[in-house]
Formats: sequence, C-alpha cells, structure tokens
Amino acid sequence: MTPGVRPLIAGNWKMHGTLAEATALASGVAAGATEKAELLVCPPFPHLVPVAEALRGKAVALGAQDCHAAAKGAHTGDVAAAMLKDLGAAYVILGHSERRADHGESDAAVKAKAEAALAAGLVPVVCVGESEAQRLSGEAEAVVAGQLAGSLPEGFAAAGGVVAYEPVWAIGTGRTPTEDDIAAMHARIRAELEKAFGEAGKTLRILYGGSVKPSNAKGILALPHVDGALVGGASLKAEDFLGIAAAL
Ligand SMILES: O=C(COP(=O)(O)O)[C@@H](O)CO
Repeated sequence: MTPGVRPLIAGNWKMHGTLAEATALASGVAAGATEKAELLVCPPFPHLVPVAEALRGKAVALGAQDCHAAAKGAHTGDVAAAMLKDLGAAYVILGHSERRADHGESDAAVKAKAEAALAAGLVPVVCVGESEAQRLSGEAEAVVAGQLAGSLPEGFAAAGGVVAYEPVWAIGTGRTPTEDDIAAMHARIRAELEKAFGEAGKTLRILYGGSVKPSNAKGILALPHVDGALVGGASLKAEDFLGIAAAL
C-alpha cells in the first residue's frame, strides 16, 4: 500500500449476468461498503443505467469496461466517454488484455481512448501486463514499461488516473505471480509513473489484477505500491468482493 493513498477495490463484471443479477449484485456490494476502501463496480454496458440507479446515494462508484476514442460520430456499436459520464460513471477500464487480444487494441489506441475519457471527465483505469512467454523470457518489466509509455496520456496524473497491473497468464486461471514478483513489478510501475509525471506519480493508484480472491487478498494488498485490486471472477459474488475489501 502507498502511504496516504485510499485503496480502490474494483470489480470488472466482464460479460456476465442478467439485468436482475446485476442490480442485485450492485445492491449487495453497496450494503457492505466500507470506509477502508473506495469500491467500484464495472458492469456490462446494458446494465450500466439500472446499476447506476441501484447505486444512487450509495458509497460505490460506477465504471464502464471500455469507451471509444472519438467524442461522437458514426461508430456502430461503440459508446462515447461522455455518454458514460452522463449516466453516472466515474471510471472507465481501458486496455484490458481481453480487449487488446479480442479487438487488437494497441497502446496508441488505448492512449487515444484514455484521452477521450479524460476529456469527458472520466478517470481511466489503464491495464497493462505481460504474457506468460514474456514473463518466462525475463521481459515482463520491459513489456509493462513499454505499455505504460505508449498508453498513458498527458493529463493522466492530474485526473488521478489508475494503473492496473494484470499479468495475462494470471487472469481467470487461479494462478498468481509470487508476492515478490508482484512487489517488484509494482515498484517498477511506480518508478515509471514518477519518471512520466514527477511528484504526482508518487501517489497514483496501482492495482493488482489476476485471480484475486478473499483467500489471497491480504498478502497481495499488503505489498508496497499495491493500492488495491481489479477483480474479475470474485467480483461476481458480493460476499467474495467484499471479502477482498475486508482484507485491507
Ligand atoms: O481480468 C481480470 C482478472 O480476472 P480474474 O477473474 O480475477 O482473474 C481483471 O481485469 C479483473 O476483471
């Protein structure tokens, strides 16, 4: 944890759940909200408005899982950052490895989306992380440093932008890096943020993501420069998600 920084526990619901399940999950998370951490849920697009209504007046922030780089226009199937802001979202996840893989998103594309998010008043949560082959060949830190250099726009720090380190091979697999490896990568990310943004880079939140669950959260969240978690599977049950926040 970075001293003086309020941790963020974020749930990425990915492409899961019915509308009824989404609103029930949001209400369950809100019922257990804690002062210890900021809680954030990121439902699929169709569930954003009803979840925003379920969270009205509650201490849980709302985020989306993507936005388009353009402010508006002829982009069938896409969603503009300002539309997300308008419905009550505060954050948007960008550059998740699943989007990088499924939609061919490059660092430059992620940067353009982050610029659009900032222009609309959303806080970008920019995801970075190495593949298993890159980890095994000793390139992990260089890969992540390159992704940060290519993906983070000017203004990111001033807006309180968030970086999520998510090793691709740890997502949905039940495997995690060792705590030493997580700590080393987060220290490297902190150094890159300070290089890019100076003093402001010292307190930007860096989340860890990849198979976080209540049973491993305590050790991970206690590591230096781990300022919260981006949670996938375990965010789909309010009890598990809140159990991760309770590990702080
Ligand atoms: O992908 C993520 C991790 O998913 P897990 O199911 O927790 O491994 C991260 O973005 C949170 O969705």
